[in-house]
Amino acid sequence: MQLNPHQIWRDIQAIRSAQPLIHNITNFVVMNTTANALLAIGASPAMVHATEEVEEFVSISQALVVNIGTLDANFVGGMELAMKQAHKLNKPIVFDPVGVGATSYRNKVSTQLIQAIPPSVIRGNASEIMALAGLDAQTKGVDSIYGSEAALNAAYFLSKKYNSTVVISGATDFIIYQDNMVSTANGHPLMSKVTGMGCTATALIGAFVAINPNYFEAAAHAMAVMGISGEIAAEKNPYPGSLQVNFLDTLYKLTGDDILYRLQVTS
Ligand SMILES: Nc1ncnc2c1ncn2[C@@H]1O[C@H](COP(=O)(O)OP(=O)(O)O)[C@@H](O)[C@H]1O
Ligand SMILES: Cc1ncsc1CCOP(=O)(O)O
Ligand SMILES: [Mg+2]
Repeated sequence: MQLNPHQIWRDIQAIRSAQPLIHNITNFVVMNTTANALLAIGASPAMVHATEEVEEFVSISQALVVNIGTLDANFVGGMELAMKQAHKLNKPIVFDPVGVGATSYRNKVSTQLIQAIPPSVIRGNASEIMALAGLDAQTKGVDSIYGSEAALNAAYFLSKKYNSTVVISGATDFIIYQDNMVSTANGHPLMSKVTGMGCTATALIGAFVAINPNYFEAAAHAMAVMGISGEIAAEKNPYPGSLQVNFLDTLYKLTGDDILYRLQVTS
């Protein structure tokens, strides 16, 4: 696949016009952050995890985002029900294996969830993608200790095993489906100094898969938008607190020219 800036812009316009409802089962750290990012790109977020209501909520949503960041048994119950319902109704599912590799509980739950219902897209950092593939990878809690290149083989393996698009984020973002790969080099190192940037990437993928049924392309478009918005925001004011605010403002007013002039495709 060739990344085309005009098609990225087309997807942004589609999100802004359709305002798809994105159902998020996500962690307590980033609920506010990712809801605001989804609003800024033009989507309509809701954070809903109770077992009593997730199935009904999936039915009215255009995509489901499942993020295991602050996992407990209640969350797991909601995730299982929501993923089953999304699968039944043919709605896209995006999965974020936050902190996989850090504890056996995270490893076990993630594998059970994606084996039962393979997600449309899996997005994690290198440590998470390697651990999810079953490698004995090191991690520092929710942060990776490897560059994204280190997880390439693991991502190809996962993509084939689950027929999912797999995204490895980092200084270079790799988007992989089966034997196909695209990579982008946008973004800024300061993004890793703000909590929830990876979760935000995952949530934005949710908005793109809601309006683009080519999930490989949609995930690549979301990562390009994430990186371009992050670097514009970091250039405005290179401090973490400002980055959070400027990132939202940049997403909100991102233009076709921003994409055209800044997109850095590396393969
Ligand atoms: N060194 C870097 N240079 C450029 N962009 C980066 C860098 N580190 C992370 N990013 C960007 O920050 C976002 C979050 O990625 P990452 O930090 O890998 O996720 P996580 O928070 O899950 O560990 C992605 O959009 C990624 O491209
Ligand atoms: C700090 C933290 N602890 C549990 S979830 C979470 C947020 C992680 O977000 P991200 O992976 O996007 O930095
Ligand atoms: Mg993460």
